[in-house]
Amino acid sequence: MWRRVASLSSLISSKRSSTLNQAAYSFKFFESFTTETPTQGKDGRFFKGKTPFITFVLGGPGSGKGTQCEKIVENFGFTHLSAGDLLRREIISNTEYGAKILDTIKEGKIVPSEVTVKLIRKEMESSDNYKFLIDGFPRSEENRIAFERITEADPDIVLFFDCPEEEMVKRVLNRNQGRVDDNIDTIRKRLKIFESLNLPVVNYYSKRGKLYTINAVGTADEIFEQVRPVFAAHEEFST
Ligand SMILES: Nc1ncnc2c1ncn2[C@@H]1O[C@H](COP(=O)(O)OP(=O)(O)O)[C@@H](O)[C@H]1O
Ligand SMILES: O=c1ccn([C@@H]2O[C@H](COP(=O)(O)OP(=O)(O)O)[C@@H](O)[C@H]2O)c(=O)[nH]1
Ligand SMILES: [Mg+2]
Repeated sequence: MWRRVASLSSLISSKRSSTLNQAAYSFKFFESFTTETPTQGKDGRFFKGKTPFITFVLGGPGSGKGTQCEKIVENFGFTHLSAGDLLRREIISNTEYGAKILDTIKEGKIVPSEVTVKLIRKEMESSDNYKFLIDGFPRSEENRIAFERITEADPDIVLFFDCPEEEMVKRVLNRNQGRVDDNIDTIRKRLKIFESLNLPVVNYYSKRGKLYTINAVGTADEIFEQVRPVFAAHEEFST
């Protein structure tokens, strides 16, 4: 039986499992990324004269993050940066660290923060937009802290797609995109990591009043009707 994680409040606030050791999971390859340069964060230059508007999109595997991001892009003109897609692009580009990213994704573990943050930052820097959906990141407190340190930016909104495990499993196993991690073994590992490492991030933003929890059960259109008001409240986003 799959446990339901829809009622997450107790889990979110207290869960700190030994899997947290995974946060220390790291390898040297990220050193081959460009060395850190100071960024200007919210001062304007880094984001082409506009204060960036950053939305983190969180939720378990298969909760519908990517699907809803597409709708947010269509309706509110955001640029969608899927951390998973950026990492998969590194694998395809066959760089020396691509193989290590592939192993990490197959294991359902989390790629070292510096790697992911630098990929995200690079996309933000080269974008003409100032409205970003950062999908599937941060996946751990370590990710979150690295993002703050490297970009000097903070999210304005955090969306959390709250979905029962059995529904997430069903969706992932039917995803049919040829992903190496869409199998029952990896999904089980990913759900554990989700609970132990992702949920503390959700809890952090909940405490800071930035979290919008969306019930991720229903049709994609029904779910979007919960998402829409979050952005519609910001008049500047109407396209
Ligand atoms: N509300 C929904 N109901 C049923 N299936 C959905 C829904 N939203 C997304 N899906 C499907 O579930 C799978 C996972 O969705 P996806 O957007 O990739 O989730 P995530 O990015 O959170 O892993 C995809 O095959 C997608 O088409
Ligand atoms: O910030 C991130 C985002 C993704 N991943 C890795 O990429 C996989 C797939 O992530 P994605 O967001 O594409 O999966 P989804 O939740 O959409 O199924 C994760 O399990 C991790 O192994 C990661 O390490 N850091
Ligand atoms: Mg996704």
